Amino acid sequence: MTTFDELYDVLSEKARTRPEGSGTVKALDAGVHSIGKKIVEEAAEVWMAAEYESADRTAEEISQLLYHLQVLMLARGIGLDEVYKHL
Ligand SMILES: N=c1c2ncn([C@@H]3O[C@H](COP(=O)(O)OP(=O)(O)OP(=O)(O)O)[C@@H](O)[C@H]3O)c2ncn1[C@@H]1O[C@H](COP(=O)(O)O)[C@@H](O)[C@H]1O
Repeated sequence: MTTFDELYDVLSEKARTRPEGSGTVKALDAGVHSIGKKIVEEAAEVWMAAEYESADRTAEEISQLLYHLQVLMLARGIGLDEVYKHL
């Protein structure tokens, strides 16, 4: 199990060290436009899972959406605290 904060630390490290084969590095290199499209796609998958699939499948789709949101945060240089201050 990984928390939201822990995932952000993992992805920050990936962005910093740029290991070969990292999907995160590839997504960051593709840019904000591409990441944004992925977020919209994943959000739709969350919606469809919530309407037609199990709670477990929905939770899985939500985890993927959270991942892509964090990639966007990294692409824009947005830290966790900058999001949390609005919650
Ligand atoms: N949690 C995630 C995570 N969630 C989703 N994804 C990516 O988002 C995609 C979503 O899956 P889908 O099946 O919905 O997408 P798809 O359209 O079939 O896949 P694509 O063709 O778009 O790749 C996955 O294929 C992954 O590329 C994730 N990629 C990575 N992580 C975590 O991020 C860490 C760093 O990953 P790397 O940068 O790849 O090392 C990993 O250790 C994981 O813990």
